[in-house]
Amino acid sequence: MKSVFLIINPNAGMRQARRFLPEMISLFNRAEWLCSVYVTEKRGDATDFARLHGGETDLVVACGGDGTLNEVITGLLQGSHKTPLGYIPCGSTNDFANGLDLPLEPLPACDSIIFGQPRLLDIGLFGSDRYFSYTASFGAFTSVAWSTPQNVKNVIGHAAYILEGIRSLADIHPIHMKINADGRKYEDDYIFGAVCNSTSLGGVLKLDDTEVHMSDGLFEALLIPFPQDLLALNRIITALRTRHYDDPSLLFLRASVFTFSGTSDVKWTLDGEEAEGTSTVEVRNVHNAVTLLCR
Ligand SMILES: Nc1ncnc2c1ncn2[C@@H]1O[C@H](COP(=O)(O)OP(=O)(O)OP(=O)(O)O)[C@@H](O)[C@H]1O
Repeated sequence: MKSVFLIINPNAGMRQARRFLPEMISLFNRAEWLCSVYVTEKRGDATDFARLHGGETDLVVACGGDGTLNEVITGLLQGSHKTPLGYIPCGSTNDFANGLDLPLEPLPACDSIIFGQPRLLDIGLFGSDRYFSYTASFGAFTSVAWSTPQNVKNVIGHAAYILEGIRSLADIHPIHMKINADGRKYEDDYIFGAVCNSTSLGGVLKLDDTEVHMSDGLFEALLIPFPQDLLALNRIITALRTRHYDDPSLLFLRASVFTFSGTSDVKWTLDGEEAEGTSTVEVRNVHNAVTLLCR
């Protein structure tokens, strides 16, 4: 039998992983996979386990939300393990699974892994050792809503939503940044930025499937410059809402390596989880870093 490590976050989403665990194991067993189960207890456990043991099996399966998947991918890459990855989405938003059209229910997701084909995916390297599978973003909003974005994976839609609530430009503190995108240089005051590798950044705003390829070695980045007046702000909101990312009020870039230089107090989120920024942050596309088994 082939061996699979199931890394399970029992508290993700509606706790489906607990309810479906025996049936999930049974599906793998029937397909001649022997399961070892690792149950996480806290943040960081999935990364540690994948880093230390990800090379000792034929397949590693992450079972949880986007945060758990992010942790498993981080562990595999930190440990330089080439072991194929499977994903059983059990989170509350499951943006990654939506973006790849993976089944959203645990048992069909198992089938998709068992009968799936290897699919190479680009992964984002943030700084020297943090990874993200679909988005790294920052926002300069003073709003409380932005400072607790753990369950908000729709970063661009969320930015538009917050901007709509802004009545005065005094509510926004622009972040002065220099951006280098594969050698192209930009410098401005920005209020939001997101580097993405996904077609699904939530239900409201989506990048076209034709524009985003998850294994093309490139990321898409959307930057919102600081609006000089409320008219400019409205133009930005309209461009976001209508998905006209090439509108002159926005900056839309595509590159494999981005460098963001600014102040170190910029708060970033990676796949919805907080990450500390430094005065210069490099965001790099690690081409074909992960082999995902899926149908
Ligand atoms: N046993 C546990 N109890 C509580 N939190 C855990 C546990 N194991 C891991 N975590 C942490 O919980 C955080 C959230 O988990 P995860 O993202 O998988 O679920 P979610 O937030 O419900 O789903 P989604 O991210 O799709 O909305 C992650 O940062 C993860 O590291």
